Amino acid sequence: MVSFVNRGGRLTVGQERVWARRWAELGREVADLPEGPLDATAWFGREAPVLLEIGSGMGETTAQLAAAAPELNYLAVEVYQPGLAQLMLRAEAMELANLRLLRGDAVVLLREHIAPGSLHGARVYFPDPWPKKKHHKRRLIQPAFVALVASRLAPGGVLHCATDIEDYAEQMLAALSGEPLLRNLHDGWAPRPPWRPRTKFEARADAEGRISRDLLFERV
Ligand SMILES: C[S@@+](CC[C@H](N)C(=O)[O-])C[C@H]1O[C@@H](n2cnc3c(N)ncnc32)[C@H](O)[C@@H]1O
Repeated sequence: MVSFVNRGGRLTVGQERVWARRWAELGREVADLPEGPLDATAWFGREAPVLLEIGSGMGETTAQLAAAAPELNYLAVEVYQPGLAQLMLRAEAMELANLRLLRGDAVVLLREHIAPGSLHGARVYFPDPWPKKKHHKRRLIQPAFVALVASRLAPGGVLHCATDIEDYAEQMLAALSGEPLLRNLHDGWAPRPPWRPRTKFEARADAEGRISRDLLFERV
């Protein structure tokens, strides 16, 4: 069971051009990665703490957070090609040197290509809500996924999740609280970190009266 639908999605002319221009340098297909852990140091051309953002969507948040943390090697994994192309356009415009993109399933990436105990942090912002009850099992944040992410974090590494869907927030809190490798940095929800960019989706959720919840858990 995967947490996404393959939307396919046509690229705009600008997205097609940036794909041709930059993907070979900035991106990799998860399915084409050589067996074993990804060599981030070689790919980024420097040794630095690695942060993984899962499901970067159109890259609005990703580009801003990568720009705000030039000391990190920032990895984004996403299945949606137009989103990755849009993120490359942003990376180019902002001249980001610390961002690399992976196209494919984050579960496969984490399981097969991220070494245990190696990540400085992981972020999952506004994962697909799968609102129908019969689809809840497709939601990304489930105990097995949380256990996998936690195992890839270095001690002290932080998993940061956010959602504007109330029952998903509850599900996240239960899954993260139930993971023995993680410790909640707050009592329940975290206060909204001022450094997490407010996207137009979050602004719309606010306008429609949905509260966005942040969860910050540390690897023990
Ligand atoms: C609702 S969007 C949110 C995007 C972005 N984080 C934001 O806050 O605007 C969720 C994204 O997660 C991606 N996604 C879902 N499951 C995934 C998986 N297993 N691996 C990689 N990306 C995934 C989807 O393609 C989608 O673009």
